[in-house]
Amino acid sequence: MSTFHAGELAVQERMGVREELAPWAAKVVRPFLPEQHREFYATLPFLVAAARDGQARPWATLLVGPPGFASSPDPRRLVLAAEPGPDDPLAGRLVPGADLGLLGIEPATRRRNRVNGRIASTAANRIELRVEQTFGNCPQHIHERRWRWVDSIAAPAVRSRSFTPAMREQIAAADTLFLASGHRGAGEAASFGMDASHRGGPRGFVEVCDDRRLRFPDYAGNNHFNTVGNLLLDGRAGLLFVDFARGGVLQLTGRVTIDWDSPDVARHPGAQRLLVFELDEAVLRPTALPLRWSADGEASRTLRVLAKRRESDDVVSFLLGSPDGAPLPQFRAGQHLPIALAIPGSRDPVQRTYSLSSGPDEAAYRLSIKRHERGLASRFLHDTVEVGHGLVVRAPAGEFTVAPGARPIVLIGAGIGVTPLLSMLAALVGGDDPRRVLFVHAARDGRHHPFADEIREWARRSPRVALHVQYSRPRPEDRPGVDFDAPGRLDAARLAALLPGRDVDVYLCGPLAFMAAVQEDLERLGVPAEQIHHETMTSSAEP
Ligand SMILES: NC(=O)C1=CN([C@@H]2O[C@H](COP(=O)(O)OP(=O)(O)OC[C@H]3O[C@@H](n4cnc5c(N)ncnc54)[C@H](OP(=O)(O)O)[C@@H]3O)[C@@H](O)[C@H]2O)C=CC1
Repeated sequence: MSTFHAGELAVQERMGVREELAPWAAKVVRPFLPEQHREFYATLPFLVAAARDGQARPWATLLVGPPGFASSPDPRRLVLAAEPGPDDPLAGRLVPGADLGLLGIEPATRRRNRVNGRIASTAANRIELRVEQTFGNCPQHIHERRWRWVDSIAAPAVRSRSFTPAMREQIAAADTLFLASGHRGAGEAASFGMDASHRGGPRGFVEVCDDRRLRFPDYAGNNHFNTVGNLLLDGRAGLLFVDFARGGVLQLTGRVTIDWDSPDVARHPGAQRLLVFELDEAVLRPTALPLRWSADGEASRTLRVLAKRRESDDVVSFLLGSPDGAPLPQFRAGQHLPIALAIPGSRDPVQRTYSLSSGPDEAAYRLSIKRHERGLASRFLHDTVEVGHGLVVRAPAGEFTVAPGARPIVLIGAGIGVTPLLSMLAALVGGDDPRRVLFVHAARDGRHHPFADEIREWARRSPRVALHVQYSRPRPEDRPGVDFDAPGRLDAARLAALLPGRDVDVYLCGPLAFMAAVQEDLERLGVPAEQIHHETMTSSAEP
């Protein structure tokens, strides 16, 4: 059975990602909570919840509690010691059998996870969810914030059929919103039910059109299109705006129409469509939450481009350092750097996250960017950003890092997906880690083979490193045994011959279809699934 319902598949088809996504999604969308997600939920002080009221209208809300209030007694269940407050439109609606979509999000590290299912049972201040679908999300557009607990007295709720001035003000100031949507077709499928999702953009990315309508750009995410797929089949939606500084929430329910290609879409560079929301009812609950968040302004700083270097036909590297020469904060190999680009013609800074390709001990950060013909940010970086320019960055983040251990390490990258693995290689070899490393790089040909000399140099320097280069489409002038080791795509037979054993820790990065195929092959060869790690930041959709 497909991981996705008809609406999601239709949008994937429209965006041309359906085929690439299918094998990968079958691996990452799971009917249970993996161990690391169970631990993640237990650290959070709030979850975003999506459910329907008595008139089947979707609403999004926050369920809050001290960290640990969400716990997972086993991989199929998530238990929340929480319930919606009395003024919440979902009060009394989270009952056994109801669809519930949850989003766990940690703005400080930009990690997030989604879990959907049906409520199995409830008691006072207790909701038990039976898990049907879970998956991680990509970290683009999450604004960093840190939270703290406060004693809070909720001000009275305001209900309205149109936006009040206070509501307009809160919407206009938002850089984040949460969206509740859902679809339940005939029969039973894990893809049915409610979804809670996150949308972010520059402050003011949501435009109030009149006293009942607003709209906002929708950017590429993980290409699953759960939300847009739901909206295609059922336009009813709930929106949630959180007043992070004051702990207030504004909840809206209404209908969304999708503007795929009007000239308005083009006014938002990088946006794939606009979502236009028409209000049915709004509930403003000032100071409803016992949480306050502060924006982490510390994390934003300007770095200077120290050098710009061509790595291959379509990849350029930028070395970044602090303008005063002060050392940069350490990062862990495999992490990425969020940057904000002031691109002429874009009203607001364009946000991107790129893997750091330098080793963590190097004096400068290095970003290595592949140019995409239609890529707003990559074209700007290639064509306009030069030595001496400043780039606004935030702190490096990400969980795709080498775990400590004794097992041999296998790094497998395709194309520009090699960037985080290059950083890992530098850390492992430069840092005198005793583990053996197999480094496999799949590239198209010699003109699309960034870092060839650099990787060879690491392998030459350390007898613990073995290197294999695979060219899928070598040119006549590419020399077998010198430029590359084997022609064609990486396959199971090749992997079997290369692996130093089955008990290895593997780190994978590249196109989704590549990762799905390699993961499948590795599992078939006996590498335990929990020892295969991957990164799924899809820059291809929004380069
Ligand atoms: N931190 C992260 O998460 C990062 C992720 N990335 C991702 O890495 C990807 C790299 O893309 P790009 O450089 O354009 O890659 P390419 O399209 O150039 O492909 C690189 C190589 O992988 C091969 N390949 C592609 N699909 C398969 C498959 N299913 N099985 C076996 N081999 C395959 C290609 O073979 P062929 O020529 O036959 O197509 C080619 O040899 C991007 O999607 C990007 O999003 C990149 C950087 C960082």
